[in-house]
Amino acid sequence: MPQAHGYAAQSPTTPLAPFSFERRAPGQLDVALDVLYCGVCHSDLHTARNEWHNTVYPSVPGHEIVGRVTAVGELVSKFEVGDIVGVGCMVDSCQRCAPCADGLEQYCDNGFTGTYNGPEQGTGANTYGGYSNRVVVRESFVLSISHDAGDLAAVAPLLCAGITTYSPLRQWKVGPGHKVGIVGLGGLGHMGVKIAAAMGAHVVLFTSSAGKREDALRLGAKEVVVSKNADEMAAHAGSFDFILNTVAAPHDLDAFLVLLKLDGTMTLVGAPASPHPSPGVFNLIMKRRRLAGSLIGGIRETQEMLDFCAKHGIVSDIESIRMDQIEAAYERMLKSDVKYRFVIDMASLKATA
Ligand SMILES: NC(=O)c1ccc[n+]([C@@H]2O[C@H](COP(=O)([O-])OP(=O)(O)OC[C@H]3O[C@@H](n4cnc5c(N)ncnc54)[C@H](O)[C@@H]3O)[C@@H](O)[C@H]2O)c1
Ligand SMILES: [Zn+2]
Repeated sequence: MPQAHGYAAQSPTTPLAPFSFERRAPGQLDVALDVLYCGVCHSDLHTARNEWHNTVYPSVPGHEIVGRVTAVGELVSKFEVGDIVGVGCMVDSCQRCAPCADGLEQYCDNGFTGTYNGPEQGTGANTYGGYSNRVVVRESFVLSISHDAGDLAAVAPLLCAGITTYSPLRQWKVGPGHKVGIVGLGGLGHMGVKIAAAMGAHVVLFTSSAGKREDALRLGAKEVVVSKNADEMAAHAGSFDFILNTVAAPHDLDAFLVLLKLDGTMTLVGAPASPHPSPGVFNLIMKRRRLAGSLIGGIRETQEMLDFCAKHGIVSDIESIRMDQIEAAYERMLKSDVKYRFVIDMASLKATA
């Protein structure tokens, strides 16, 4: 079995450290790639530290992967050696259930296989993600990255932060004439601002830190609201068609629900370790408001998002790090000190592992 090298957490409290493991040899339908860049998602941190109480150790996070194909199985038709490709949060699903048939593999009735933390369909085995030098992935879960996609390190975060914001914006048909709120200006939030603006919406960014105002306007927001400022919030009461909430911590949802107009929806994509306080029922029933959730996006829609971003010149605003800087990056992420996505340059792994 071919050896791979990466960084793993061995327990919720041990820092990520060099780890060698085996990857399967590519099967007939598999694509093997060298990881060039891997974005750092807050979900990586939740998982490495077992904040969702489901982590299998050792844990090799990483699901925003851009890589170069090094081998393909004999039945692979879409990719060839040398291609630049992407891998997001999923590496397999049952391909038989109704959601899979609809291209909604993220909602697979039998549970998709995560790029990390498995469980692998059939075997139940753990999977190891993109904080490593190479991955082997079923062809149907590999995305094409076009030549005009832009800086490849900055493309990597599209594979999770991009699709997780694009999918709900599409599902709720955001476009010209819509007033759209994005809550939180982190990795997901900054992609949400860029994508919603490119879709033609009037974008309002909600942030708890006033210092992000200029950045939000530069990224495409038309207005910025400091969510701690009651007067600023009240000025927007009952006015939003749609709000996308990316916040990674429990908070008062009512403060945002009351900003929705009749039939407006707030969709949660942030996945905090503990629940939000339950929202007030009257804030929902008085204007037939909806509170919803959304999980990443299917493979077909992920390809659509990559093509949309290439067409609109959208990539992530990134800060490049070495693999051995990951713990410092996590600590800065917890302090909301990220502009706006850390991306690991995997060339740095050779030097440390
Ligand atoms: N639904 C999905 O499919 C999906 C996909 C990817 C990530 N996520 C989740 O989305 C969340 C955001 O991920 P990210 O990578 O953008 O994280 P991030 O750390 O880059 O951004 C998190 C945002 O939350 C804000 N925030 C954190 N604590 C806060 C608090 N107490 N009050 C107000 N704001 C606060 C930060 O300022 C920042 O804007 C995480 O919980 C992550 O696990 C969900
Ligand atoms: Zn993610």
